[in-house]
Amino acid sequence: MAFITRQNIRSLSSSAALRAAIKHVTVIGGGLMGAGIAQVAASTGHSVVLVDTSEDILKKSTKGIEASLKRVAKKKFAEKPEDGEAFVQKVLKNISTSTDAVSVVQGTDLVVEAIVENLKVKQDLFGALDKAAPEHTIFASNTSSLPIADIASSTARLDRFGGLHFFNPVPMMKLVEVIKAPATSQQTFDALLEFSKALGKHPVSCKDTPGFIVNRLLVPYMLEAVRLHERGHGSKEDIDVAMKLGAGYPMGPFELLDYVGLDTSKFIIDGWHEKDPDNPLFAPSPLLNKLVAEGKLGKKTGEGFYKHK
Ligand SMILES: C[C@H](O)CC(=O)SCCNC(=O)CCNC(=O)[C@H](O)C(C)(C)COP(=O)(O)OP(=O)(O)OC[C@H]1O[C@@H](n2cnc3c(N)ncnc32)[C@H](O)[C@@H]1OP(=O)(O)O
Ligand SMILES: NC(=O)c1ccc[n+]([C@@H]2O[C@H](COP(=O)([O-])OP(=O)(O)OC[C@H]3O[C@@H](n4cnc5c(N)ncnc54)[C@H](O)[C@@H]3O)[C@@H](O)[C@H]2O)c1
Repeated sequence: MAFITRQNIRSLSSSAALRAAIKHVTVIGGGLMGAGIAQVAASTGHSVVLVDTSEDILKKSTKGIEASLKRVAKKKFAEKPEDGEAFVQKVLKNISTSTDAVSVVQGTDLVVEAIVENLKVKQDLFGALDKAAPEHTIFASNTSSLPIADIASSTARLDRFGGLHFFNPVPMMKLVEVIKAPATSQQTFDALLEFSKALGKHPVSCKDTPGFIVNRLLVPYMLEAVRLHERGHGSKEDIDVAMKLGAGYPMGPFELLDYVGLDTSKFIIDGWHEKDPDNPLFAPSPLLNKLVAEGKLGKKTGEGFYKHK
């Protein structure tokens, strides 16, 4: 924020100026997605603070980021491993951690929220941050399924609020869905597009509709696979192999559900079912519900549809 003050930020009209403004990024939620978003933002020269509810969680997030960076470096610097190690250390230096979101956002240009998929929890968080963040700060949610307008409604910055939907694993997946809610200003939307490009991602523009583009197609597909299995029409292994070898998907639907997290998948489908109970594509799945009730949330807990090492 070298040359942009709070006073003159309102007069900024070009997206180039807004692009220059996003230097400091606060990522809230250090789980699967938040850690990945922090990693990619730090790798592309942004100053990042990663926030979660406890130091223990943040330690785990940082360890995960380091491991992922090492995988990236191993390929990127295959010929010169010492440059790879320097890259890892340089990126890690761009990331600090905190358990105090309210004080961190006082000096940030962009907040990317990646906490649990629950409307009330997200609204409470953004409501508190809105009072602390500077006027120019843009808020974005990485929600998989909730309307951006509903999340933004707990703030007084509807024009500076949009969606930035990343894909798991963030360091590998090139797409970012950039969501323009009805009140999102064109300037904010452009700044989010530019930020996505600055991360080396390919942005697509989305309306604020359930599941945006990818999840509106992907989540019903994954749930249809579970229903097919529940009806006894295929083993999960055969369904996974069929979709990989017959449709060219990198993971089968059960592998992908475990990868995404069964809790997150259940939050998505339950929310849509509540809003549109007659839509068979959004019907809950007894098997998914059972696994979540047992704490089998997928890869992140070591077991979901499959056991993971
Ligand atoms: C629900 C939400 O709202 C939306 C979503 O996110 S939906 C989910 C979207 N994501 C997908 O569909 C993912 C589908 N799966 C894939 O694309 C691929 O399986 C995959 C990229 C995850 C992994 O690739 P794959 O070849 O199957 O496995 P793997 O051999 O482990 O990985 C290949 C390389 O990818 C890289 N890689 C994978 N995960 C990585 C990570 N987290 N960090 C860094 N590098 C990684 C590594 O370079 C790895 O090589 P390495 O083994 O030498 O380290
Ligand atoms: N898992 C995916 O594949 C995926 C992909 C795209 C988007 N998303 C979305 O991203 C968000 C996060 O998903 P995830 O898979 O990373 O979840 P996760 O369970 O891996 O991580 C969520 C993290 O948020 C933290 N948290 C919860 N409440 C918090 C608060 N008030 N303040 C700070 N931290 C808090 C938790 O401690 C946890 O570490 C959800 O909205 C989800 O729908 C998930």
